[in-house]
Amino acid sequence: MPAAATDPTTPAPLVVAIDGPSGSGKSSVSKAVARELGLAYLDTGAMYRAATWWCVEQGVELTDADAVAAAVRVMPLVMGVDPAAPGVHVGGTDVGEAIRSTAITAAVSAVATNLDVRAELRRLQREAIDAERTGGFSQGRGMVAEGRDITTVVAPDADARVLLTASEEARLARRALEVHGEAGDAAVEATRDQVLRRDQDDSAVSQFHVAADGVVTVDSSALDFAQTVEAVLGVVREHANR
Ligand SMILES: Nc1ncnc2c1ncn2[C@@H]1O[C@H](COP(=O)(O)OP(=O)(O)OP(=O)(O)O)[C@@H](O)[C@H]1O
Ligand SMILES: Nc1ccn([C@H]2C[C@H](O)[C@@H](COP(=O)(O)O)O2)c(=O)n1
Repeated sequence: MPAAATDPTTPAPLVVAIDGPSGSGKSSVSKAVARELGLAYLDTGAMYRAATWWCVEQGVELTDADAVAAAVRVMPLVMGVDPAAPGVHVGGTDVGEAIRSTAITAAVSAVATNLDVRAELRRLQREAIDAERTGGFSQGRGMVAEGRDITTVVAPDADARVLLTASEEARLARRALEVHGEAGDAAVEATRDQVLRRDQDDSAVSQFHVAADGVVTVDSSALDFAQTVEAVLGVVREHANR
């Protein structure tokens, strides 16, 4: 029997992996890239944030590694993957705003450095990527997934892999502007824990400051948002012929 014919006009699914430190622009740039390419979008940081929210909600002590891992294994998490409106729901509750609170931001590294939690979320992340290779929101066009270990651990086989970086100064100023509406000295100082301390804690389990082999670094320190999106699209075009 002849092999089933594949439609030559249908492009193969495209998976784009983007990692980087806090405030480098991963979420905003990844969403724009996904929209431009008609792909689904997965914010894996939001999954770690949702896990933290869930544990707090369940009264689980975050220092109890086994209890945290057990709670995360039964977390009823639903991740939206539409880059125009990527919602996050846990047990039917919309937690999109709650997971960005200062309290969750300050606590999330304790959950993200739990290796059993990482194994469970990695499984869910690979499932989400695979679903977009064959159907899902993108109807098989593929996905942009972003976080700290997507290029190296979750999807080292992605078609294009980018490490999005920016200087500490640029990252602190961006976060200060976002959270406090200005980037003066006091606002920058107030964001230091959210950006630099968190990166230091998260570095214990993931390498996101230096590009692994085959991963292309895009340094956005001197680029505006539109230029950064264009630079990432350039990497995708070059590495995945899109
Ligand atoms: N190239 C850029 N130039 C200026 N501002 C930018 C640029 N890229 C992103 N931003 C802004 O910087 C802020 C942080 O971006 P974003 O939330 O996407 O970073 P992130 O890497 O996902 O951070 P985190 O990991 O902490 O969630 C946002 O306000 C975003 O609009
Ligand atoms: N693949 C990932 C994604 C995120 N994390 C950790 C690191 C952060 O502290 C936290 C929240 O991420 P953010 O929303 O700030 O991007 O989750 C990780 O360890 N691995």
